[in-house]
Amino acid sequence: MASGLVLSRPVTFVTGNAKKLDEVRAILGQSIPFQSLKLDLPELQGEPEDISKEKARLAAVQVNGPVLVEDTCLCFNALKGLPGPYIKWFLQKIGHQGLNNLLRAYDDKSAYALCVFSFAIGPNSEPITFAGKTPGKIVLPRGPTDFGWDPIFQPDGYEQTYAEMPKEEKNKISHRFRSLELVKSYFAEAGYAFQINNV
Ligand SMILES: O=c1nc[nH]c2c1ncn2[C@H]1C[C@H](O)[C@@H](COP(=O)(O)OP(=O)(O)OP(=O)(O)O)O1
Ligand SMILES: [Mg+2]
Repeated sequence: MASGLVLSRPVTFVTGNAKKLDEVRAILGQSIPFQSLKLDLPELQGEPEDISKEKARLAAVQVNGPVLVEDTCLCFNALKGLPGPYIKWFLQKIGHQGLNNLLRAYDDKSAYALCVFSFAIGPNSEPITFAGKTPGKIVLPRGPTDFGWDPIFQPDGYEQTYAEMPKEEKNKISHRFRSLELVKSYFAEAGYAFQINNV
């Protein structure tokens, strides 16, 4: 049998966000079997890739096995990529209206959603990152308000915000989908196989 990436335990996707988990389940389907663990990991400050990698390191220590994590950013071009990884706190403090107000001083309302997945085989391995990006613009909120900044992000080429789109549509073009496409290719190329070890 060809040697490949043989894991002794299933991959655990670690997140504190139930909505992310729903999307990851819908996008991955049966392609990569995984279990999930609800844990709000502490997050470093800095570049998205580094934040995501550090999350994976912490998650791998907690799980003591193979883990997937992701960190999501919403980046405004007029603000050189900010709020970026700090979007969670901006959203919590100033809301959709406040985020729109941040851009009032600029003509450029363009933005991009960025999702960086990291995979670590275990607590002592260097995590690998996979970045997916979807360009769009920041608009006044439209649509259901049950997932983060979805109501204010309108992807390029669409008249609807992420929140207004049917879920299946978002999951075909989203930052999360694009990042997971790379994760899937990696697992496929690595010849990923399970070997559940009961001994
Ligand atoms: O597709 C999305 N559409 C709209 N909003 C989104 C999306 N994906 C993440 N979000 C929100 C959640 C959080 O306010 C921030 C990212 O922060 P981020 O640290 O990655 O997420 P989190 O703390 O909720 O979960 P986790 O435990 O996986 O870190 O943007
Ligand atoms: Mg977080």
